[in-house]
Amino acid sequence: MKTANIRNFAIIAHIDHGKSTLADRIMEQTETVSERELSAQLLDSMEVEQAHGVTVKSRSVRNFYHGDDGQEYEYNLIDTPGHVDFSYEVSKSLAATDGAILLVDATQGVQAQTIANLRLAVKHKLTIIPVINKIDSASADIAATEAQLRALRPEFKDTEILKISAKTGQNVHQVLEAIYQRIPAPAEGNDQALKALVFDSQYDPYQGIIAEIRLIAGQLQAGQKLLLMNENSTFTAQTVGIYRPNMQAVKTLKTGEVGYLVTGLKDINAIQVGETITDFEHPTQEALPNFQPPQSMVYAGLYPKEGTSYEALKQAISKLALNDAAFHYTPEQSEALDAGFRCGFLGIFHLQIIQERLHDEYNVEVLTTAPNATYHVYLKEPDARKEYLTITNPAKFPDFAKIDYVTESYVKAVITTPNDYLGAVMKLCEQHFGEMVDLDNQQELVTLTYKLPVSEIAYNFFNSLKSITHGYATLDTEFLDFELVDVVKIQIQINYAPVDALDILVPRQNAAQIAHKLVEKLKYTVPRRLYPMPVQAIVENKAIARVDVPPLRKNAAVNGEKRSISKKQQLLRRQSLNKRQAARSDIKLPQSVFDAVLNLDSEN
Ligand SMILES: Nc1nc2c(ncn2[C@@H]2O[C@H](COP(=O)(O)OP(=O)(O)OP(=O)(O)O)[C@@H](O)[C@H]2O)c(=O)[nH]1
Repeated sequence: MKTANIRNFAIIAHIDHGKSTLADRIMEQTETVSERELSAQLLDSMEVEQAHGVTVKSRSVRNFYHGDDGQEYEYNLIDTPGHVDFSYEVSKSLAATDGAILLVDATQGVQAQTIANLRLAVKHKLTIIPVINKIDSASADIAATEAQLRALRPEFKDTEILKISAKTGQNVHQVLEAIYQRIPAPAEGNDQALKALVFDSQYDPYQGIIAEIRLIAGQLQAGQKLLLMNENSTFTAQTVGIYRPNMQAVKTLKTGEVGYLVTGLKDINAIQVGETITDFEHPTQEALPNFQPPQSMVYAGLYPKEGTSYEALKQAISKLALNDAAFHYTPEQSEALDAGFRCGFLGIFHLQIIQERLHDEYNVEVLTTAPNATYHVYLKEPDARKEYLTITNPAKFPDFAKIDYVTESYVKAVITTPNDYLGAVMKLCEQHFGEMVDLDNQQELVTLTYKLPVSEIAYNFFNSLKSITHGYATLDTEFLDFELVDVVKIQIQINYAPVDALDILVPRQNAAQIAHKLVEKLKYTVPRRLYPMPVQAIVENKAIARVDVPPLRKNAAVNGEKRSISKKQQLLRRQSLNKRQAARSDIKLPQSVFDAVLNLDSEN
């Protein structure tokens, strides 16, 4: 196919606005798949996923379209994977496209995610085709949706906005025509040195890393010796191919095309998303600008639960990290939980998704400690080599006597919400020490910009935001800077033994209140013993809250029991011996104990 006849595009939309239905219709009308195959194929891929325990889903689909102008076009429809909250995932795919179909449901109009995705597409300088969907529905309000779209982006002209039904197929032909008419073809470059962008990758136990690539220049064939420009390592291309939507090997991938490359590389860290691949013999001069992997916002410890080995967790985590460039990990050791990993996430929701994926895809059960933000700790007597310590694990927070001051990461949070919830959203941000930077009112939707400390949004902020706006708000965060904060560490001792995995860092002004709540919660979640166990919250060497976890059995030594004095003394001696032995905390802490820390915020 001539480069001039290739088009690479994505479909972006708010949830349920019809993205999958339109993708299906496009595949059907271009005869990539038959109607019958559409459903059969979905089932197939799920079976494969189950069998291999890896995500084997097509990221891009190549379709051939016969335009009304008499020419044949190659349409590479690139899936925008990932949950709506992971704009980074969408961003990766958009980097491989030249245009986007912005789909809006006529029964709902412009929604928060429509705006968020449009913003991303504009950022990537993509040509945008605005499309109003579900015009067949009785409750469709086409005129109002059109007005909203134009208010959102005055550049959209009346005639540009297409009105379709992805369900019935009405006017989908107009979309297919608009793709080659409006979206630019990739730049020519078949005679240039190979330059390919890796925009996603997956791991196959037999074939190693399979990279999803877009060729910016040059050509690529199986057997070619390749160079990873960032990693500065070489390998030989095993197979190259395209998704139709199943994997189909091809002889050559050409400039502008999108496809897959089987690398045979078994080291899961060998290729990062954003990598530039070139020919080893005839390399291109300059690598593509690297993707900035998003900064981890929150950190939490992941430890193997009973029945899961450390090795199994390590394997699973490293494979997941390959598939999710926003997920970072380093090994760590906890006194209470033994060997595990300190992991960095984009937010608490990302953490939940990782936990679920570990369970679903790798059959690994993990115990997750309460998440925390990143702190820079400046010491009174600083190390000559390091200006400050970077703390991502509260257990490593230095002794308060040594600390000069502490700074914490702040983010710019852009929240888009329907107008009705404006008051509630502002209140929520203020409760979390937010400082308003901007407020932009666009008809029924408002975009608010706040400066917020990461620790404040690390816990339940997003859930609270979703719940007060009935799921309609979106949250986009961007790292700003580190700012001075007054935080203290709450250490928890169970039966006089410190449990490092429960350490948390909190604002000094909230420390007493949080400490009390925490020990109260622990009272009911720490597994009971035969004797009462004190649970204490220690701040700067002082116990500021304490409860006793009630014993499993009645304390035989208390008054009222019909026992001789010597029997009671004997019991007391035994109990105190038990206590002393238990002080080297051998208590197996269940997830509910860590959740107690996690859920503290929800009752504020
Ligand atoms: N009436 C009508 N319903 C439609 C149309 N397009 C999609 N739908 C329905 O809308 C619902 C959501 O469609 P999907 O294609 O799954 O939407 P999506 O955007 O892919 O949703 P997510 O994958 O959850 O983000 C489904 O029940 C579709 O049948 C349309 O043109 N008309």
